[in-house]
Amino acid sequence: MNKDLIENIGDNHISTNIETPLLPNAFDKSDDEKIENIKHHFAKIMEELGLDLTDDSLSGTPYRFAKMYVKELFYGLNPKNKPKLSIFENKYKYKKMLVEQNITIDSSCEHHFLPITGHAHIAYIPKDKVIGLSKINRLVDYYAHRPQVQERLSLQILKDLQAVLNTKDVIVMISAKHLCVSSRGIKDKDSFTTTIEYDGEFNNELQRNEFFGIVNNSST
Ligand SMILES: Nc1nc2c(ncn2[C@@H]2O[C@H](COP(=O)(O)OP(=O)(O)OP(=O)(O)O)[C@@H](O)[C@H]2O)c(=O)[nH]1
Ligand SMILES: [Zn+2]
Repeated sequence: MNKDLIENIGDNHISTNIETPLLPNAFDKSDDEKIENIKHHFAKIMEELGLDLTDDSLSGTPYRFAKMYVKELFYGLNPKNKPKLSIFENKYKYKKMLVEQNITIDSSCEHHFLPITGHAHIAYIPKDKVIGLSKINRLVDYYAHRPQVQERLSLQILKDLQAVLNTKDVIVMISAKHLCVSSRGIKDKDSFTTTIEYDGEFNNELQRNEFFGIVNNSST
């Protein structure tokens, strides 16, 4: 464990903040400016590793890397990219659980910047509002495309859905493999991580078990 982590725990710097830690000026620069700066820094990293950037296969890598970070892997850092969530009136008075399952998780671990891949399963019990199904997948994709820890990813999704759906009755389960565990360090190829966050009706074990039953038994 690194020294900063031990010191943070020792100093009781534990808060309930689920926001991704961002600098106040995080979005002062345009995407193009960020790409230009990251390209420059990544070229330096490659050179430090001893790579010859005049090679025709390597010369475009700093730009490719920078564009991938800003526009693809970490597009979810910038609130301007947050998906618009279509919310509809629950005219049909559907009051039972709705489950959106096998949602692809493509994320990156904030400690090593290596992939986290797996699936999310999400359910809610509607009150007066329902959400367009694809918007659940889009919200997951947005929060996943940040440097993340799985616990915070689960909570960010949960809190947003609770807010837009005006209900506490939401459950978010994520099972994912962390390449920082499987491909470096301990190199455990088989283990994966499951997080479960919920509130409202899902505090009831019967309700949770109904959700787990659907997630474990259904396919399309
Ligand atoms: N809680 C949590 N930890 C994570 C997540 N992703 C990666 N980690 C862990 O973050 C920890 C970082 O610990 P350090 O000791 O600073 O890093 P390290 O020396 O690279 O640790 P090893 O992976 O054990 O080699 C590691 O134990 C990772 O497995 C996550 O989503 N949640
Ligand atoms: Zn990691």
